[in-house]
Amino acid sequence: QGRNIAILYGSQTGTGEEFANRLAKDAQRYGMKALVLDPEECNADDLPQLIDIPNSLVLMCMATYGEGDPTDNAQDFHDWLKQGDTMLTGLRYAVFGLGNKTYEHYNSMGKFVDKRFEELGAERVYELGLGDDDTNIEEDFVTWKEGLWPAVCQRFGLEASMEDGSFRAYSFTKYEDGDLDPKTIYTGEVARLHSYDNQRPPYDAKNPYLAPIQVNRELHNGGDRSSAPTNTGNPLRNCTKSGWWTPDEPSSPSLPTSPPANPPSTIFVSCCLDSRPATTPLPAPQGNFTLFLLAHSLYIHLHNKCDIKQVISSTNRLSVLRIAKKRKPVLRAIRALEVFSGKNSNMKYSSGGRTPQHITIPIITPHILPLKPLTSQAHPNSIHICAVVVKYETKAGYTNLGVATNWLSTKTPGGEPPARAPIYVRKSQFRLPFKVSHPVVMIGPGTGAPFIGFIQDRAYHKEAGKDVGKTILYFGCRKRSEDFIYGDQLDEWWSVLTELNLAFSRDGEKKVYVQHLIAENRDSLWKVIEGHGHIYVCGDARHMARDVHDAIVSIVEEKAGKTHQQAVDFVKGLMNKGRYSADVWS
Ligand SMILES: Cc1cc2nc3c(=O)[nH]c(=O)nc-3n(C[C@H](O)[C@H](O)[C@H](O)COP(=O)(O)O)c2cc1C
Repeated sequence: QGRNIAILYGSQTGTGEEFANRLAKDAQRYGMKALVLDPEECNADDLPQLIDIPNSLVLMCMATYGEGDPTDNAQDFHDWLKQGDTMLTGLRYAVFGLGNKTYEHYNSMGKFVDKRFEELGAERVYELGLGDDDTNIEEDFVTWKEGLWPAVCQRFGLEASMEDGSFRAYSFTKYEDGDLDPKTIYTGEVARLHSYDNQRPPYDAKNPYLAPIQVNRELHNGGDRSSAPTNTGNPLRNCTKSGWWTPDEPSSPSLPTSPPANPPSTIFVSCCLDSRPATTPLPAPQGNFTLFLLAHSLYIHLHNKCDIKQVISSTNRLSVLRIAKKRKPVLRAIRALEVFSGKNSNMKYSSGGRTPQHITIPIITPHILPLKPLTSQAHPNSIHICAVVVKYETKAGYTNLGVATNWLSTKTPGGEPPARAPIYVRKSQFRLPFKVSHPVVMIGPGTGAPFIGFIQDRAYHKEAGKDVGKTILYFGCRKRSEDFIYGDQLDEWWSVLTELNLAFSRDGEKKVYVQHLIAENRDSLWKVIEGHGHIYVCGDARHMARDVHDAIVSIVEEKAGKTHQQAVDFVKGLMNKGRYSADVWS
């Protein structure tokens, strides 16, 4: 196809994919043509053939998940690199890793791919970039690519062309309801026109299933995170959706971008004015969808002063202005977005009552990132989401509402048509041991996330007469009377729970957290570790997961008579064997 750069991405929630697309756009500026590829959809054995293309280059944006694992779409590519011995001699490459420093296996996938390509004889044209989602991954990426392109140009003897290929021009026309045939109008579908009315499997992030909502329940009982209407705190809710999935599907569902609740009465049509071929094989509806959403939100923002949650980075803001043909309306739109997102508290925005009819849309679209999916627990015939509804005041005095949790919180079961949530299911690495007889220790303060599903699974096997191993739960919250969620279901669980250890951090004089209980129960925990036990930790990565890890290392030190380093290595060994799993976030 006349392209010389292949850009592979390993991405779960879209950041890596977006970075790959941006690199493809950059390439045009240097007279090169890139193709963005999902490794799942290509054959890695073809990689060495790229060497035959003049000035060929492989760029990779690889995210890390779980315990240093690749993303689902890069799993096979990872295995191919790990096991394979296909030489990549002469192939030029550079890697940008996406990760988060609060995880123990920081950017493992990016590091692995970078190292492995070198081992297989490929030539690194630019140093490995490490993006840290805990601080500012956008800045990390921009800094990396600012160094990458000069290095690539130097290697290929190229100069930057004057053409700015990173942006596209679109026309943008507003229609009133009735002007266009409704059958031709996207109303928020991600990929296929009317896919929400006419549901067709297979379901995935771009074609989610609209699951009917059966229950929406407040789990907190008072406290400053109650959902009482007069309270501005964060209510905790549990939404159950049911009757939608076949039991043989894998177990971790996600909630993707939701369709707009009500079809808009104002319709925008965007047309690409550019004759250049697209750098990415995105189907047109995807673009329209983004444009539609953006246009719709801009319209609402500028006139109704609704809220938007996206933040525009300073680097992007500059490029937006640099290429904007109509500076004023664009500047106004950006200011509006910034003010509403609380990013720039000094700016005040007034639309002056005018309609921004001719905003050059594409200069803004790249900066509106897609919503990230929410994850939840799965149960054979229903999906449960347990979430704190996110709501807080920004420094500029605006109220920011978490998109997905606030959307969910308003969904009441029943109704005609019934309230539905768009979902899809993907495989999780965080799984119970294959043998139900093996003991498990679950440590999950806060929402206790997937453990409800784990306990239900153990109870199911017990009822079926199987020899279920010890099932131990460590749960922590603030106060028994307020946020001891699922406390009322204990009776149901006792049939399978061997031990329930509760840490209430604000009930007594002394703050008690799960790691304290773990330290107290060192004898019984060590027995579990010795007896093929599996440990699962779920929740806050920054503090809890580290403290729990340290508490377990101390137990190993004391009980097995090891030095600190030996105990750390022992716990690492458990992790490698899949006997210590963490599903943690920050
Ligand atoms: C559940 C979860 C697990 C993660 N595990 C790791 C990890 O082990 N190491 C790491 O460096 N980053 C980890 N991250 C951070 C992601 O790699 C990072 O947010 C990245 O930007 C996601 O890219 P994507 O949007 O392309 O999927 C994790 C993130 C989540 C949500």
